[in-house]
Amino acid sequence: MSAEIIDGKAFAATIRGKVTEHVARLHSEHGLTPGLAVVLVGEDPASQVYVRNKGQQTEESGMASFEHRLPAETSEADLLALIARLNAAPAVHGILVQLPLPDHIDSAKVLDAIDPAKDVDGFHISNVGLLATGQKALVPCTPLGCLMLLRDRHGSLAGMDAVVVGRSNIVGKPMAQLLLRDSATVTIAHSRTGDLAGVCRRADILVAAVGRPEMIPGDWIKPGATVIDVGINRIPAPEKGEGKSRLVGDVHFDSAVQVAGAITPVPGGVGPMTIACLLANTLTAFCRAHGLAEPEGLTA
Ligand SMILES: Nc1nc2c(c(=O)[nH]1)N[C@@H](CN(C=O)c1ccc(C(=O)N[C@@H](CCC(=O)O)C(=O)O)cc1)CN2
Repeated sequence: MSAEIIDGKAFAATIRGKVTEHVARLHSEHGLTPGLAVVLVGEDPASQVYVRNKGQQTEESGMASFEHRLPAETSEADLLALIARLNAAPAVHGILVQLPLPDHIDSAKVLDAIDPAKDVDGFHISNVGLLATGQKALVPCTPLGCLMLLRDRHGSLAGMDAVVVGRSNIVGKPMAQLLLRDSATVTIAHSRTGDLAGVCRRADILVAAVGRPEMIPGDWIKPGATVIDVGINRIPAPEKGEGKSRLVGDVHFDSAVQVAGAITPVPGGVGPMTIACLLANTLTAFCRAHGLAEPEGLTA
C-alpha cells in the first residue's frame, strides 16, 4: 500500500487565491489595502530566500509589502526602535521578524515588543496565552498550515489520537494547542520521551517537528495514519554530484509512505503552507483592526 501524498504546494496556492480575492474585495468595497512588514537581520542564506518569497507573495496577493533588511551587527536597541515605528505605522497591519536572529539579540524580547494585534507570526506572549486558553488569537503560521491540511483531509479531528514529536514554541507547542482545540487527544513527545516508537505507533495523526533528518522510520507509524512532516533538513547528496545536497523531512519518507494513509512530502508539503498562512494571518489582522468580517476558512 502506498500513502496519498498531500500536496501542500497546491493547497497553499488555493489559500493564496482566497487571500487575493478577499484583498481585491476590500480594495474595491472599502478602498483599503492590508500591509505586511518583514524584518530580516543579517545575511543567513535560507532566511534571505524566505524573506524574498514572503515579499513576492505578499505583493502578488495585492497587499502592500514593506521589507526591512538590516546588517548582522544591528543592535537590539535599533531593532526595537524599528519595531516601535512599525507598531505605530497605520499602513502596517502585520509585522514579522525573520528567525533566527543573530546571537547578540534577545529574540523573546524582540518578539514581545511587537504589537500583539500585528503579530502575524503568533509568537507574542499574549497570542501564545490566548491560543492556550482557547481564545481568539493570531496563530503561528506553520502549525496553522498543518491544521488546514488535516482539516481538509479529515473534516473533524475530534477523538483522533494525535502525537506531536517536538516541543518548540514555533511549531510543537502551538500545534498541540490547535489539535486540542479541535478535540483531538494530544500527546507531545520529544527527545526524552520513553518508548518514542511506541508512542508514535498509537497516532492516527503524527506531526513530526524535531529537526532531525529522517528520524522517524515507517515502522513507527500506525498503518493508515496521517503523517505531517514539518522538518526541512538539508543533507549531503553525493549521488547528485560532488558537494550537492537535498532536502529531507524528519520522517523517513520512503519507508513511511508504505505504511501511512497520507503523508506530506519534503519539499512541497508543509513548507509552502507557512507563507500562505502568513498572508492569511495578515488579512485576519487587518480585518480585526478594522472591525470587518474575518475571511472564512483562513483562521484557526
Ligand atoms: N519569523 C519566522 N521565522 C521563521 C519561520 C516562521 O514561521 N516565522 N519559519 C521558518 C522558515 N520559513 C519561514 O519563515 C519557511 C520555511 C520553509 C518554507 C518552504 O516553503 N520550504 C520549501 C522548501 C524550500 C527550499 O527549497 O529550501 C518546502 O518545504 O517545500 C517556507 C518558509 C524559520 N524561520
